[in-house]
Amino acid sequence: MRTPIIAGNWKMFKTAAEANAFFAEVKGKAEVEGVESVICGPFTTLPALTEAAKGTAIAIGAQNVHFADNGAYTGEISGGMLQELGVSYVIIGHSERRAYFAETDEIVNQKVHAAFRHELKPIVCVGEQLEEREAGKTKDICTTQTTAAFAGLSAEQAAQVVIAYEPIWAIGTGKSSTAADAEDVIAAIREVVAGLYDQATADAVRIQYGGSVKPANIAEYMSQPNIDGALVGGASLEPASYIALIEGAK
Ligand SMILES: O=C(CO)COP(=O)(O)O
Repeated sequence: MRTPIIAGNWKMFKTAAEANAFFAEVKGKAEVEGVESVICGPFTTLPALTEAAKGTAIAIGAQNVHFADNGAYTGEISGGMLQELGVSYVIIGHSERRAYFAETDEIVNQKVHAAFRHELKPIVCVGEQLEEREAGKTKDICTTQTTAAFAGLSAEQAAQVVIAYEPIWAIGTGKSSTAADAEDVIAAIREVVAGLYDQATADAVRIQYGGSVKPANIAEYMSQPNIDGALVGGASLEPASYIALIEGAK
């Protein structure tokens, strides 16, 4: 059975002091048997978060990683730097990074490999824009992005990848995909993984839905057979809301 995974993506919110205050409030509460709880903070919060998370069941993730292990890449952060802090997960290929920082499918794939070199579990984001959805291209887009992201991974590595299906039109808009629509696309993404590897690998991969998930709708998504959790932006920023999301994923 796949363990449900709820990951908060804080995006560019919270200082280290704010992250500490948040963690103190969720500690012991956002830790529910049978649900994996992950907080993905900005880079500057990660030393505080990884320290605070020691001895808890909450895992810490980054929101990006460079594809190279080191080099003349001013302003970038490598996998080894994250590994040293005790970071467990890293979000790769978020639509905001694809849109504003020109991340291509090929770069996403290189970053996935960088994550594995440093024992970081990738949360790979895929998803279509509104025009693509309206043109009936949702599954094609997700197939292309998923296939590219997994290039060169062994089946053993592939099974550890978390995929986040985030329709771009549903991010931060309050317009969420219906649970049935999200299930349909996520089932198709699982088929893609089965085609690339085998059914056992596809059955092991966890696939989240993301896009305007909140405590009020989390249970509906989680009731779908192929939806294994959520990648949550806005609703992960308040301790009470984050705790409610983890509890709602049971
Ligand atoms: O982009 C997202 C998570 O990565 C979703 O953001 P919201 O939950 O704010 O819509």
